[in-house]
Amino acid sequence: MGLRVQHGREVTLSYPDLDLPPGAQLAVTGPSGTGKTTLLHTLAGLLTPQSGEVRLGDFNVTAASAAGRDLFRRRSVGYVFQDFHLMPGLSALENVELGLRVAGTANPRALAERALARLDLAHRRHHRPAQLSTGERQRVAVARAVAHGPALLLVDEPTAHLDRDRAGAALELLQGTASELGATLIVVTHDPLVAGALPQRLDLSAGVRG
Ligand SMILES: Nc1ncnc2c1ncn2[C@@H]1O[C@H](COP(=O)(O)OP(=O)(O)OP(=O)(O)O)[C@@H](O)[C@H]1O
Repeated sequence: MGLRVQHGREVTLSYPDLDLPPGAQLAVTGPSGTGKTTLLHTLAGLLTPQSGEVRLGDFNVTAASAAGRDLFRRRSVGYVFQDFHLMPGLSALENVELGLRVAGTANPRALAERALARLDLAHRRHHRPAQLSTGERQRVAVARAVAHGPALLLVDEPTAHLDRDRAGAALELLQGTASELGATLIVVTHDPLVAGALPQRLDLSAGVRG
């Protein structure tokens, strides 16, 4: 609510108020530089707004301590980066497991196995990112983002590297996985296919500067 985020002295972004019920699916659209990624980072508690607040259920992300925000991110948020951010030296399984270990989640191996199986990657779990196709790497990134059962799934440009068929499949995967988890899904996208398929849209085209 009343969310304003500042990057240094030059850039201030003021977002429209947004109130989503649990399980909502929202596309965030707008030209390059309008503040889409900044919004995702703020929702994830990675950036602190100058004013306004982010809440997830009863939890006030903005008012929480740094440690509280850390815990919130590890427990409640799944983030799929545009370039996936997989560790090149680790297998698919180890990549998914690492996040769970860092978060102190019980049974990280079993949960990582289950997430990869859910995304049809069980047979590729011992491969490293460079041995996987782009679509498979993306599925590993999604598996890592959802393995701990987050309430909020944030995804940056999920179809940027995919052809049309694969883009459709990636979108179905994200929507299906979020529905299964009951998670709220927020997707930043330039892609009309993605924007048109999600039931809600926040269009930042009009600009949020100032
Ligand atoms: N760390 C930073 N320091 C200073 N300015 C920044 C920083 N990060 C982003 N900005 C500026 O904030 C504005 C919004 O950036 P943001 O990355 O959120 O836009 P975007 O809509 O996601 O863009 P794109 O579609 O190109 O990824 C841009 O003008 C950008 O230059």
